[in-house]
Amino acid sequence: MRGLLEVDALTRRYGSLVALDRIDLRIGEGERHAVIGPNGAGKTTLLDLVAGVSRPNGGRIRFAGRDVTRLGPARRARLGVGRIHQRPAVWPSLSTLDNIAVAGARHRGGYRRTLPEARKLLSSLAIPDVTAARLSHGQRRQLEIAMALAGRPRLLLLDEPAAGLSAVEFSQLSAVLSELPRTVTVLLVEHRLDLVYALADRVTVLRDGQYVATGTPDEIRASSTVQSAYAARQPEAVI
Ligand SMILES: Nc1ncnc2c1ncn2[C@@H]1O[C@H](COP(=O)(O)OP(=O)(O)OP(=O)(O)O)[C@@H](O)[C@H]1O
Repeated sequence: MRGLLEVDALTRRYGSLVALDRIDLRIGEGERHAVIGPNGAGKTTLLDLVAGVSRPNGGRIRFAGRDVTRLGPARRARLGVGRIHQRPAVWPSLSTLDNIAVAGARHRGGYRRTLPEARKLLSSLAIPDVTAARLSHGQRRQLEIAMALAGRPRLLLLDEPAAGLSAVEFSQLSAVLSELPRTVTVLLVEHRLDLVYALADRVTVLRDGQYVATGTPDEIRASSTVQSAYAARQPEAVI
């Protein structure tokens, strides 16, 4: 299968530690693909490599049919790779609306031009238009997603979006993510498996930098290989 994102034999080492060992991944246009695995599996390392903030020791990354392995993060962002970080990155002194408009303008040029779309994005969220410093952690998370969408990404990388959210914030986030248009392809790293299973079309499991399995949520839930990969490292995790 040719995909929007094609990762071949991707390897990242930190000294003698192999954080990611010859990983292959294919993600089709419009797909929601989750990467799960116990702590230290290499999930964030994979997102860093796809975003271009870290360089691989081996392997290749193709995005939209183009080899981007040697491109930096700004070039990849311009090609359509957007990212949500583990800690929401917003401008605290700007209003919610201006955060979205400025983020859009950075990618597409022209604050005024992006303002109508920023208003539309804001109205789709359950957050007020106030100085961003006054938003809760969960509201900032939603804001960061809107900021990424304002750049019209083709691929959205989500790094543990549910981390640290309250129950209410979690259900708001789930709603926002499930309503993302299929023009945006999603690569999600997440420990909350209820979110993963609700959202993902396919799931890839990593453990200690090694590929374990790829399948639908039902296949992954039923896989004894996946169960034992988790049990060895995170016995409390509910697969
Ligand atoms: N900058 C770094 N320097 C050295 N080792 C690193 C670095 N970044 C990650 N590692 C190591 O690489 C391995 C994979 O880390 P990574 O953060 O990708 O795992 P993860 O699956 O995202 O884990 P978690 O679920 O805990 O966030 C871990 O053993 C980690 O300690």
